[in-house]
Amino acid sequence: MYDKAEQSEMDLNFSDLPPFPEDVPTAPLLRITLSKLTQGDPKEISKLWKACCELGFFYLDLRGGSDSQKSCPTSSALDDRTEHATQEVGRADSATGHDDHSAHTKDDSLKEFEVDIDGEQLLHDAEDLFRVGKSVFDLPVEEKVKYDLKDQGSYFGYKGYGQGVIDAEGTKDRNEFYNVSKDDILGLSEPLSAPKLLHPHRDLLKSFMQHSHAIVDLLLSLLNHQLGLPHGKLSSLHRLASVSGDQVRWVHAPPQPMDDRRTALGQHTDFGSVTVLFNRLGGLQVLPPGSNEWCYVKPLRGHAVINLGDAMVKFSAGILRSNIHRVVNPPGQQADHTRMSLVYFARPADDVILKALSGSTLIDEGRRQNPDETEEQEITSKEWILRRALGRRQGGDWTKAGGTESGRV
Ligand SMILES: O=C(O)CCC(=O)C(=O)O
Ligand SMILES: [Fe+2]
Repeated sequence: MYDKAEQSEMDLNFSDLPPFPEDVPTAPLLRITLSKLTQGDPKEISKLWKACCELGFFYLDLRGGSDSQKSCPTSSALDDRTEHATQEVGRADSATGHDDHSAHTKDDSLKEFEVDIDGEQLLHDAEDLFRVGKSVFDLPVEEKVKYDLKDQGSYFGYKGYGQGVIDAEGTKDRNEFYNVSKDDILGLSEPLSAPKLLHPHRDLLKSFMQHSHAIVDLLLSLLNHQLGLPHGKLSSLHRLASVSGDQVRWVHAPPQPMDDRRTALGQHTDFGSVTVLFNRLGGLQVLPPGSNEWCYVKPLRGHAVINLGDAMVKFSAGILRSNIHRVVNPPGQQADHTRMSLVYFARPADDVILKALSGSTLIDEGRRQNPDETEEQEITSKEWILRRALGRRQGGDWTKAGGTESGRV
C-alpha cells in the first residue's frame, strides 16, 4: 500500500503515456494550488509573487476545491478581486488609456460571458479539447491550409509544419498550430472560416476560454495588489468582453527522426500577459535566469503550467518576468510519441498601450532600475502581437519577432 503523500505524487503522472525520464535537467517551477489562491492563503500568494518575479513560470494545481471561490476570502489581497467582481464589466472599447480605471460598462449584457473559477471544469474542458485538436490535425493538409490566414494579415487559424521559423537564419519549425480567436467564439468579431469539424465544439471552446480567463483574472487581481496598483487596474486591461488577441492554440508535433532531432518551436517569450498551458508529454524547456542550460518542464497531471508574457514585463517595468522557453522533441521513452499541447493566451485588449503602468510606487521604482524595459515606445497590444507573431512566420520580418528578452538573459 502507498501512503497518502505517495499516492498524491503518483497521481501527477499520466498513466497512459511513457514516463517522463528521471535523468534530464528539470526546471524548478513552484507548485501553486488554485483553491488556496481563491481562499486568499497568504503563503500561496507570496509563492505566486515569487514565481512571477523570479522565473515567470509556475505550476497551478487545478484539482479539487471547485466551489472554493464561493467561500469567503480572508486575505486583503483578495479584496481587490472581490471588489472588482462587483464592478460592472467594461465595454469592448473601454480598456484604452492607462489612466482610465473608472471605465464602466453601458452594456450589462456583457456580464453574460463571465464564469466562476472552476479548476476541475477547466481540466475537463482541456481533456475534451485534446481530442478535438487531434481530429483537426488528422485532417488532410490540403484542407488545413485553407485556414492559414497569414495572407490576410492574421495569426489566427492554421500554421503548417515548417511554416514558422525558429531563428534569424530562417530554420524551419517542426510543428503545426491551430489558433482560435476568443472574439470569434464569444461573438465579438465576425466568425473566421474554420474546418467543419470544429463547428460543434464552439461551446466547448467557449467554456475553456471563459474558465481560463477567470483564472487569469484572479492571478491578475493578486498581482495587481502585490504591485500596489490602483484597484482593478490589470483586470480592466484584460476584460473578457474587450476586443483582444486572446486565443486558444493547439500545438502538434509528430516525433522527429532519431538521427535528426532539433528544436520544434524556437526560443521565445510569450507576447501577451498570462499563458495557461496544458502539456502531457515533455519537450517544453525554459532557460532559467542566469543559466545557460535548457531545463525541461515536466508535465504534471491535474496542473496547468502558467507563464507570464511580455505585456506584464512592460506594465510592471521589469518587476515581473516573462521567461524564454522553447519546445524540443519529447525526452527519453516519450521521444517516439506525437506531442500535442493546448494553450490559452490572455492578452491585453487590442488598444491598450504597452508601457509601465502609473499609480504604483513599486513600478515607479522598477522604471528607474530597469530603463531597458521602459523605453517609451507607443505600441498597442494589437500591433505588438501581430508584429511578433507574423515575424516568426516564413517570409516574415525576423527582426520584428523579438520580445523583452533582449539584453536580459
Ligand atoms: O507546446 C508547448 O509546451 C509550449 C508552446 C509555446 O510556448 C507557445 O505556443 O508559445
Ligand atoms: Fe510560448
